[in-house]
Amino acid sequence: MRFDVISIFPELIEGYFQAGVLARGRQRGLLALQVWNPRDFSDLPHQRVDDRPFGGGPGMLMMAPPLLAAIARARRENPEAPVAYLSPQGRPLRQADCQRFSHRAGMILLAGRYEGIDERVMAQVDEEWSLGDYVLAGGELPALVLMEATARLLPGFLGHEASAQEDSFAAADLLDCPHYTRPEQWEGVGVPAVLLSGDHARIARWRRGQSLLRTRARRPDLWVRRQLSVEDIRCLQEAESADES
Ligand SMILES: Nc1nonc1C(=O)NC1CCNCC1
Repeated sequence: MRFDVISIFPELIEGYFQAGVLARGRQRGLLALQVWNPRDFSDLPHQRVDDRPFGGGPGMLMMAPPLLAAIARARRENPEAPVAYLSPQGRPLRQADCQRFSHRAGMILLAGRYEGIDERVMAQVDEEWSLGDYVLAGGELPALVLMEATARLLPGFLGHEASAQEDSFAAADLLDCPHYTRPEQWEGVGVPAVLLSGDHARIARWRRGQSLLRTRARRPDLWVRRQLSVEDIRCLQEAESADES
């Protein structure tokens, strides 16, 4: 999968691809990255890319010409890729969206800075995504989050497909269950006996039950949307009775 990112801070994007899963994915040829700096497409002195908003108001805006030229350049290299703009005005990004992105050949990500971008750029934007209802200084972190959450779902990317596909959010918006590893005893606190039982079917039911309990307790917004299966109800009842005992 190829990502083209448009950003005036290419080092923020490149830097994050120097280590971890994104670096390994690129080295293994599962992932390609090209960053385009709008400053390289500015005809103004000092490669200027921002100006004051018409109508007044605080801060500066990114001008359309350099951004549109950078988008056109990226489209030449990644012609099938949709252009996605990261902004608080976009649709909230969810795991299911990243699942869909992971089947694409590529995406062009527009990371804004300043107060925002000239609205005329939106003529070249295919989709708009938000990381959440808060305001960052730039769209680079949202672009990196979208790329990492998508890349880890690519076939062969993590080396253990199961872990990506078994993600709690991959199971349609469930919170993850509790996890334990060695030491088995620590400061008088042990590990749930079921996890030491070797009974994988029972362990799977326990984990799903714990995910359901946690989701119901912590995320009523997710819980209200969940269609409980017969298996869900069984796991939940087992978890509730275990909690009562
Ligand atoms: N939240 C966000 N999800 O995506 N982008 C987000 C964001 O805060 N972008 C900044 C908004 C102000 N201008 C600079 C970029």
